[in-house]
Order: sequence, then C-alpha cells, then structure tokens
Amino acid sequence: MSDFIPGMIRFDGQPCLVVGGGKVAARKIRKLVACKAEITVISPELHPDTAELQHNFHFLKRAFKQGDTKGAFFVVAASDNSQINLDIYNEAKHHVPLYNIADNQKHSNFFFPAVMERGPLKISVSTSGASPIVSKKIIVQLQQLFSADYEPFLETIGGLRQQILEANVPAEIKKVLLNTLADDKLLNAYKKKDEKMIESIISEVEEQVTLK
Ligand SMILES: C[C@@]1(CC(=O)O)c2cc3[nH]c(cc4nc(cc5[nH]c(cc(n2)[C@H]1CCC(=O)O)[C@@](C)(CC(=O)O)[C@@H]5CCC(=O)O)C(CC(=O)O)=C4CCC(=O)O)c(CCC(=O)O)c3CC(=O)O
Ligand SMILES: NC(=O)C1=CN([C@@H]2O[C@H](COP(=O)(O)OP(=O)(O)OC[C@H]3O[C@@H](n4cnc5c(N)ncnc54)[C@H](O)[C@@H]3O)[C@@H](O)[C@H]2O)C=CC1
Repeated sequence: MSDFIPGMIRFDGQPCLVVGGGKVAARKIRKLVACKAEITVISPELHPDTAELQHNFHFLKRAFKQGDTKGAFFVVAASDNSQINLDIYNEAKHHVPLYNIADNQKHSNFFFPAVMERGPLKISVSTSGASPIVSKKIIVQLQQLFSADYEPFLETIGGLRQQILEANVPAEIKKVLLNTLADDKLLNAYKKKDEKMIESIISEVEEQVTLK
C-alpha cells in the first residue's frame, strides 16, 4: 500500500511560488526553471546558488506574508523557519493544488524525486521520503546503466513514431514498425555509433510508412 502515484506533471506556464532563497530553494527552482514554470521567489535574502538563477524568476525581497500563496498552482516552502513553513502549509492546503513543504514531508502532497535524464527518457526515483541520499545513489547507478546514446535513439524514435501513427498503413504494419524501432538493433547501432546501420533501419521504416 502506498499514498503516492508517481506521475509526470506539465509545469510550463504554471504560476509557482517558492518561499525562501537558500540552497534547497535553489535546487527546487532549478527544476522549475527547466520545465518553464512561471516562478516567483519570496525571500529576504538570496543564497548565491539561488541568486545565479535570478533572471529566471520574479523576486520579491521580503518575508512571506499571509495571502502570498493565492493563485499559485504549486508552492514550495523552503524557508529555514519551520513556523513560517507551517503557516505556508496551512494557507496552501485550502486552495493550492500542489505543495512541497521542504522540512515536513507529512505536510507535502508533492515530493521531488531524484531524476536521471537522457533527453526524452526520464527516470525518477523516490524512496517515499525514507532517504533522499539513497535516491541520489540509485540515480548514479542508473546513469551507468543507461548510456548517453538513449538521447539520440529516443529522439529518432519519437519523430518516426509520429510519422508511423499518422501514416495511411494498416494497424498490423504500424505495430511491426513500432516494434522495429524499439528493437535493440537500433539502440545498439547508436551505442556503436554505426551511422550506416542507423540510416538503414530508419530508411527501412520510412519506406514502409510511405507505402499505400
Ligand atoms: C520528502 C522529500 C520532499 C521534497 O523535498 O520533495 C524530501 C524531504 C526532506 N529532505 C531532507 C533532507 C535532505 N534532502 C536531500 C536531498 C534531496 N532531497 C530530495 C527529495 C526529497 N526530500 C523528497 C523525498 C525524495 C525521496 O523519497 O527519495 C531530492 C531527491 C530531490 C530534490 O531535492 O530535488 C534531493 C537529492 C537529489 C539531488 O540532489 O539531485 C539531502 C542530501 C543533499 O542535500 O545532498 C538531505 C540531507 C540528508 C537527509 O536528511 O537525509 C529533509 C530533512 C530536512 C531537515 O533537515 O530539516 C526532508 C524533510 C523530511 O524528511 O521531512
Ligand atoms: N526537502 C529537502 O530536500 C531538504 C529540506 N531541507 C530543509 O529546507 C529548509 C531550507 O534549507 P536551506 O535552503 O539549507 O536553508 P538556508 O538557510 O540556506 O535558506 C533559508 C532561506 O529562507 C529565507 N527565509 C527565512 N525566513 C523567511 C521568511 N519569513 N519568508 C521568506 N523567506 C525566509 C532566508 O532568507 C533564506 O534564503 C530547511 O527547513 C531545511 O531543514 C534541508 C535539506 C533538504
């Protein structure tokens, strides 16, 4: 039994509020910047890690006050004052869809997992709060398991998959083609940087897609 559903949330353009400008805030802001969230940071001070991201967020140089969470889609309470973080939680829980209270997981309905990315491939790891350090270590193991070749491999597949789905060919052929793309043969060609093999697999698929 678990209280969580791991998921992918689209954050682009969503109003997000981060309270606090320390090291933890910087780590969370970096992730929000990467997914193009509309970020506001409220903090009397900015740590250098947060200050270096400043051109990516609206900055209100002051302490949190009641009403600040209004209109936010996501709130991160990352001040070093547990009472302030509790006040943020007590306000956010009534009307903010998602909130992360950095010093109190029981008060959070959103956790940041540790993440490994290879372009479109995103592997996220959570220990449900048991040990963020273990999550970080598992990510390092995954980085060794999934080489950088996954990025061009998946980008190629992604483009071809759209062509296949839109093509005027029978469903059975689409199924075969989608399986061909996902096959280890293409991945291994990327791993070996075998351009000729990559080209040949791609053009084989493209030819079939254009068949009427
Ligand atoms: C529940 C969760 C909620 C959330 O923050 O989303 C949470 C909560 C808390 N973390 C605490 C401490 C630390 N967190 C880290 C590191 C990370 N924490 C992250 C996620 C999460 N942390 C979520 C669960 C993730 C999971 O289930 O595995 C990572 C994975 C992702 C990220 O932060 O983006 C990132 C590593 C990845 C990276 O660096 O990429 C380190 C180590 C370090 O800083 O190197 C320490 C110090 C060591 C220690 O305490 O173990 C404390 C105590 C605070 C206090 O002392 O008061 C709480 C509060 C509590 O447990 O109640
Ligand atoms: N969830 C996580 O991943 C982790 C959470 N933590 C917790 O996160 C919190 C922040 O940790 P750090 O960034 O290391 O602390 P920090 O001391 O570097 O930063 C705290 C920030 O909060 C700001 N602040 C203080 N009072 C405020 C107020 N009233 N309104 C707005 N901002 C205010 C300060 O100006 C400062 O910028 C702590 O409670 C810590 O226990 C710590 C490690 C990891």
